[in-house]
Amino acid sequence: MLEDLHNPFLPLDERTPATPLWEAKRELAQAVRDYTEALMTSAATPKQMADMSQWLREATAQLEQSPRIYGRNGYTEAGEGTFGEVFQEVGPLCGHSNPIAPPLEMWAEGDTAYARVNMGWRYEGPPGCVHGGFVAALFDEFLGMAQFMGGHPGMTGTLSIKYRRPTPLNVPLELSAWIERSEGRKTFVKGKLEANGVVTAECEGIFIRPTQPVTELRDAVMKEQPEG
Ligand SMILES: CCCCCCCCCCCCCC(=O)SCCNC(=O)CCNC(=O)[C@H](O)C(C)(C)COP(=O)(O)OP(=O)(O)OC[C@H]1O[C@@H](n2cnc3c(N)ncnc32)[C@H](O)[C@@H]1OP(=O)(O)O
Repeated sequence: MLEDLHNPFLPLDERTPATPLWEAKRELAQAVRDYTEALMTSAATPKQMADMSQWLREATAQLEQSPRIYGRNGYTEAGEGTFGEVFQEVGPLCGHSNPIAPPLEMWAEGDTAYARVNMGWRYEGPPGCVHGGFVAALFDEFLGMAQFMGGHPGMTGTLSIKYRRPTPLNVPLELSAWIERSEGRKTFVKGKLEANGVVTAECEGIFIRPTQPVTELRDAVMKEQPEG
């Protein structure tokens, strides 16, 4: 059951894309990442920027005209991997095929989960430092993965973060997390974020196992939305 859901901690060299679609998407996503990172620091002329906007719009139109698959469930239904394999590709922080993901690289040793990431200029909050919202997002996704080690994963109920020091951009960041305890449907997970050996933030997450299967979440959420 858990394997079907997700194994986020496969060794890095075993984490090959599940299908050729993901292999191609990973490469394209990295190209988009590099492009947006270059855009953040570029002082090209307005004419160069206008030409690039035009060229990008044309590339976007090509993608829009291709066959489309929407969302995590859509990809699994289309045979593009298990729930876990698809999450590994599309996760907004860890997804190799998602250009907004830095991406976060995760692994586990014993009862502790580890991750490494480098946050570039796209994530700047205070000058030279990672935006606090992205620090929270890193913790949410990473602690969300660490709770899988307990075997009863759930949705984030509460995330409490202590921002101890500014987190620098453009340096390797190290995250670690472990399960403190479980109570009924709740899993309590703790984690920390370090830069150059200094703890910059600590987090405690309470994850609550929903009563319905996670694969039914999309339909349940859609039903809750008002008509119109
Ligand atoms: C199988 C599932 C796998 C999921 C995998 C996801 C994979 C992706 C991972 C991605 C990673 C990214 C992750 C994301 O981005 S997850 C996205 C962000 N999170 C959400 O959208 C969650 C939205 N909230 C909900 O869906 C419900 O409120 C949940 C499911 C959380 C609880 O609603 P439910 O109706 O089920 O709860 P209950 O009333 O029966 O209470 C049950 C127990 O829980 C306690 N409690 C309740 N609420 C909270 C709270 N907020 N903090 C602390 N504790 C809370 C409560 O006191 C009670 O305790 P006790 O009295 O028994 O001691």
